[in-house]
Amino acid sequence: MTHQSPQRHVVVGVLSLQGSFREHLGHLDELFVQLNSAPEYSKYRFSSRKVREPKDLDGLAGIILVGGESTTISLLLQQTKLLEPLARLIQSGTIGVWGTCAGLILIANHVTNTKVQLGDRKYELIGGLDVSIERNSFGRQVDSFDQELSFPAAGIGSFKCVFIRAPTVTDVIGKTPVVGSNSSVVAKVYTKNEAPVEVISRVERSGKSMVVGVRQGHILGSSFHPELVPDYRFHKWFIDEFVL
Ligand SMILES: NC(=O)CC[C@H](N)C(=O)O
Repeated sequence: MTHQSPQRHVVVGVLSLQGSFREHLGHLDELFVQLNSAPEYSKYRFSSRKVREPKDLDGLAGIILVGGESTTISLLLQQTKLLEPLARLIQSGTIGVWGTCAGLILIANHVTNTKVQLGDRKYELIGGLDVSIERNSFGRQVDSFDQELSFPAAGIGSFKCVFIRAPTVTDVIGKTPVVGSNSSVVAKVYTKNEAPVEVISRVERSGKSMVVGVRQGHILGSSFHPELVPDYRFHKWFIDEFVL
């Protein structure tokens, strides 16, 4: 008689309040069809889940914070009461986290070039990455562009990166705590991320080298949108490197 060991159910959440969540879910679902029938992943059964309220966080192995409009997503996180449990979970280091574009902005511990007040609410961040992020670093919507970049750390040779009103990483936060101002906000830190911040990609623009990809331990951040191109390599790297 053969004994099959039970499969581990790996659930990856996608924050689905606003923005490009359908595209991320589409990429994950197509990738998971492949992984769920691949012999080398036979220990696992993968599925995705829309995250819209606190109970959707239960049992996640990973989560993607999508691109869109970070101020709107921040307001919706506050309205749905997701902000604090999501921030605690993301900062806890117990799940793999990937923020793309607006998602990268929201998981930073310091954001500049921003509104701080959104009507009668504040612009609140999820936090987790010890970096300063500048919003809209390349200008307005019309200044959006795409560019092939390579990611040696991910083993990805050339990938079409789409930048839409994209942010960049302008600084790593050192030992001195950053403070907010009338054009910057800081996240509430529940758990300190002790891993080093590593740069995984840069883009050259107007003679400047701008950081558009970073990782800090269990957290990955990218300024661009891998969910908008028909290429699953970035999603697969996230699963292999951050979720499993
Ligand atoms: N494509 C995007 O996610 C743009 C992000 C947007 N500029 C923001 O600040 O929220």
